[in-house]
Amino acid sequence: MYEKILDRHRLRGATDIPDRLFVDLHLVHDLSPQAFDGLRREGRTVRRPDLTLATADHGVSTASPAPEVGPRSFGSPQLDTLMSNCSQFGIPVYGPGSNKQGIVHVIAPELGLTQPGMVIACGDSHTPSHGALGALGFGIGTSDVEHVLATQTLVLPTLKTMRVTLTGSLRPGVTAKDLALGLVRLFNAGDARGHVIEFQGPALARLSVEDRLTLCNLAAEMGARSALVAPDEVTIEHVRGRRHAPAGARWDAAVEDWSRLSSDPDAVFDAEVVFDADLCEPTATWGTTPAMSAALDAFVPRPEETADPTAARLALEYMGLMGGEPMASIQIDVVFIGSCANGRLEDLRAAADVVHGRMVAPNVRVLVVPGSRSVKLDAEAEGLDRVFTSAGMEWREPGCSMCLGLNDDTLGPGMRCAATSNRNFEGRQGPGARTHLVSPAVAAATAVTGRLTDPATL
Ligand SMILES: CC(C)[C@H](C(=O)O)[C@@H](O)C(=O)O
Ligand code: SF4
Repeated sequence: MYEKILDRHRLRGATDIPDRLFVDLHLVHDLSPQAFDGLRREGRTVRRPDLTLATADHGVSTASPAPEVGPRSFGSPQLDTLMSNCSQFGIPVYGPGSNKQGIVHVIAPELGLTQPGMVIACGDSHTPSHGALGALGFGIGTSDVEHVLATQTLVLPTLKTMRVTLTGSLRPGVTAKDLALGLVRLFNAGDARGHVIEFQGPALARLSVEDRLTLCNLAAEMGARSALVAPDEVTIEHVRGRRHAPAGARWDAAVEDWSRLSSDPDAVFDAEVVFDADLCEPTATWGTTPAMSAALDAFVPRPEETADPTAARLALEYMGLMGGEPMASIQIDVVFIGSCANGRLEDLRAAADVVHGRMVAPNVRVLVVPGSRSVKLDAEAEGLDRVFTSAGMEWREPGCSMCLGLNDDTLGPGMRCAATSNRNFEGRQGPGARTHLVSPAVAAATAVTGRLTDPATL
């Protein structure tokens, strides 16, 4: 499938550089100002503004709606720069207050912009997310962002292919996040580096597109360069009728075309991995990389039991934990439900199911942050906001929020957070802050008890 998509996008005549690809969709967020500075310096324009889309996500405030300060200011230099760059270069942008604004990897699938067979580029490491819909997404650096803006092409290094066959099925109460964290742990040694993973198998077939988005999002943490899921009925039903999805005769032609994208039965991959979904359990991270995780009914590992005792010792020290303590005894201060890993409607429903009729534990602060304005409005139409607020949770405006402390939502030193995001590096949520990655259901159960909790034990 990877090779088929490459073949469709490789520039003919570009014999000097074999993998120079046409980019169908270039997504831009509010942290790419240098790329625009570069264009200005070189006196260049944006080659295909019609295939480029910007949104405000990392730096937006989630405290209150659209803090538009003056006719041209949002009260944040970062957002003001994004808006003025987009207006100077003629790029469509969903800024604060737009009803289509949201996290870049949430809005593109939601608007039907992400479609099977596409090459998508974005200056963001979680761009493999779009593989959930059969699109080849590449996270690129700032100089590549400038290059894509100027040429609508991307020069790709040679990558290897890996098939990850997901056998069995997730047991009730086990989520795509737990599966993804299990795979991140498996790939800790770096086997997925330089690879494009294609997920296949019966357990994969049963996942919704939202679950596949979580899985492909975490492919970045598995070390993979990108991820793919071949389009099937689930994909087609997800794309059908969306704002930018093809319509009428073009729809039928597109579906027919997408059916040719799957890897051939005799396709040969550079690496093959089989992973049994039956073995996955509700999971949380205990350390400072997404690979340092354990089942909630297990114990925080002792450093000497791990593959890298030095790294584990440092991680436990930072996290303020002792090897041997039960995972389910870890007390938390804050719960963050959101991000491009788990900030979609399905995720909020999963959290609301757990929290319904229950109250947040005393002294625990809970932020529920929809991944996009559209997720927010849909959730409100279902009454999910009231489920959260009556339990004592904060219902916020859409954005990256506490996934990454680049806006007002940060944690203080030593504060411990159960987060549905994808990274738990030192200081990510604020200097000295401690992050435990979990699924939305576990996050909600944790909010209720004040310690890491498997919802099945409530
Ligand atoms: C700020 C951005 C470039 C970064 C990324 O590349 O992923 C961020 O989204 C993250 O999740 O760490
Ligand atoms: S939600 Fe988190 S992981 Fe996703 S783009 Fe924003 S900062 Fe990055």
